[in-house]
Amino acid sequence: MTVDIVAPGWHLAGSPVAQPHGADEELVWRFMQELTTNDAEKLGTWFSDDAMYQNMPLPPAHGREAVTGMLAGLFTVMRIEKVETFHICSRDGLVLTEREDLLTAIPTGKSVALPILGVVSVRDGLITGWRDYFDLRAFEEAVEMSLRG
Ligand SMILES: O[C@@H]1CCC[C@H]1O
Repeated sequence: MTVDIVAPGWHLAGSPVAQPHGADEELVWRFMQELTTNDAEKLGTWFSDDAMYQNMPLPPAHGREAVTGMLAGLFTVMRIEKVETFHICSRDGLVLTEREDLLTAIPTGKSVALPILGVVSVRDGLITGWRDYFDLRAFEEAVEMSLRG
């Protein structure tokens, strides 16, 4: 069965919030596309030295090295196949993304289009914080793999 991202009924396709506006949103929009490189070292360069990253159902990473390491760890068990950012908006450097990430678990080969609310803080062209909110149980049941060890 092929899994893909399908635009949800609540997608405001023609709305200004469906496209990035301003440098911070442009940066986050491009970063979300860059995720599909699954290249932790390359993605790590987008972060400030003092950055944090957390998939909210799991522990956080603090500092660019730890963020890069967390991404590298994720990419040993999953591939980010596609990212669709349906809505993006921001104020004062805090960017909200309403997305679906198409994720494949490497051990099982199972994929899921996971709805995610991503909160990204940007300062001087670098990401200082990235927090993704999603249903971990929905992910684990769909791909038949636990992220909790
Ligand atoms: O797509 C990324 C990796 C796992 C969930 C989200 O943060």
